[in-house]
Amino acid sequence: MAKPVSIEVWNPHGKYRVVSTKPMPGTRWINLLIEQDCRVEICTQKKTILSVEDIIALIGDKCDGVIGQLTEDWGETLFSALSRAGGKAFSNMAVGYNNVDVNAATKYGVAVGNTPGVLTETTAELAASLSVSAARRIVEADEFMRAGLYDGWLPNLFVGNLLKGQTVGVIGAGRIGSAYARMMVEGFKMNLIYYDLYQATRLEKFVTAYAEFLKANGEQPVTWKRAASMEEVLREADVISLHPILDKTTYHLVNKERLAIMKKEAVLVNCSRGPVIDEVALVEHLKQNPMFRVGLDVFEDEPYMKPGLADLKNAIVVPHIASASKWTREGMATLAALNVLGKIKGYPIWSDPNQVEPFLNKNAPPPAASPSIVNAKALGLPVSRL
Ligand SMILES: NC(=O)c1ccc[n+]([C@@H]2O[C@H](COP(=O)([O-])OP(=O)(O)OC[C@H]3O[C@@H](n4cnc5c(N)ncnc54)[C@H](O)[C@@H]3O)[C@@H](O)[C@H]2O)c1
Ligand SMILES: O=C(O)[C@H](O)CO
Repeated sequence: MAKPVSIEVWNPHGKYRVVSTKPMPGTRWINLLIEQDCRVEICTQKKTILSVEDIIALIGDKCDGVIGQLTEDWGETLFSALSRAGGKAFSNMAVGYNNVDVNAATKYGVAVGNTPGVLTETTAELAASLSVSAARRIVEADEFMRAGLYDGWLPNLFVGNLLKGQTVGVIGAGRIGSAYARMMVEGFKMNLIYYDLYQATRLEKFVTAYAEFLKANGEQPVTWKRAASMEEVLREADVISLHPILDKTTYHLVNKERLAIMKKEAVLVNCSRGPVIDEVALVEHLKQNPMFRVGLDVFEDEPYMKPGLADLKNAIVVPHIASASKWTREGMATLAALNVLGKIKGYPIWSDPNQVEPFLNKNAPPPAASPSIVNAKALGLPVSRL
């Protein structure tokens, strides 16, 4: 399309023009921008994924900042267009920013925001849900029931895997991976093995303390181990959940060779980014190993699935909804708006992007800072002392 036809405008006489490429949940983010003299334009075009051309049309001749989505290709073309329009800030409404060329943004002096912290537990909860659903075959059983096939209890009906006492493997034990690990260890009394480039000290301390608690109560204590390689996790774990960022080092991290070393009845969950798994190899592996199960929130060619995946009973597939709780999505919108606002107003950068609660308190004005700007250092932006 030449120009998006459908735009909702708030506070038309505002001094700063901020564009959101999508309607976002809640109204707090809009109000916070309006209170600071922003004219807010929201693209309401009925098109799920906007093209680069669509977004150039939205940016127009004068635009101070844009709130965008992970489905959009924020590279050289868009950052040069934003810079020409006088724009200083862009924020993804997401923690992941593999759709953004941060170097290009930095070259044009544009700050790039993301939304960490507010989605950690929500995303970990979905990974835990997929783990349990796959291990206990919940979706298969639901389909069976609705199809009217249930004609009485049977000893062999939908037998799955018990989680208690098994080993959960986490690849990428950052914010979300660690939250997921805690849920599985504490909730299901699973042992933990994890692989990350960095030591997850707080997670290790948590599992150690929980093991002591169990022991003191006369129960079998859980164990933990930091693996020296990803292969060690794949070989030893019964349930494996992927939580790394997507970059060159994690593209096709799970491939044909690595699938082959996993247990035949393992559960694999992906709530990170689709290309972390070689999905063609996964489809083949699922066909060859009917007791191997997956729970997928993300896909290599999103929104599409690789041929054959949708037909497999040992795959649970959901449409990238891991962060989809009301509180989280409203919080993500707020953080994205405040990232953009902070740069427009010349505020400093919040010192700890993992501690974003002060920005989410609806009963108090947010701190005068941008919650999370990933190229703050490269742009030489000052850090808040608040
Ligand atoms: N499905 C969803 O809706 C959804 C929601 C939120 C986040 N995500 C994805 O999850 C990712 C992680 O989010 P987070 O907040 O936990 O980020 P984070 O930065 O706290 O954690 C990522 C971890 O991955 C580790 N890592 C990086 N490269 C690695 C490698 N090669 N091998 C092993 N570990 C590696 C990092 O050291 C870090 O600990 C995001 O970047 C995003 O892509 C998806
Ligand atoms: O990276 C993210 O934040 C997700 O994929 C959407 O919540």
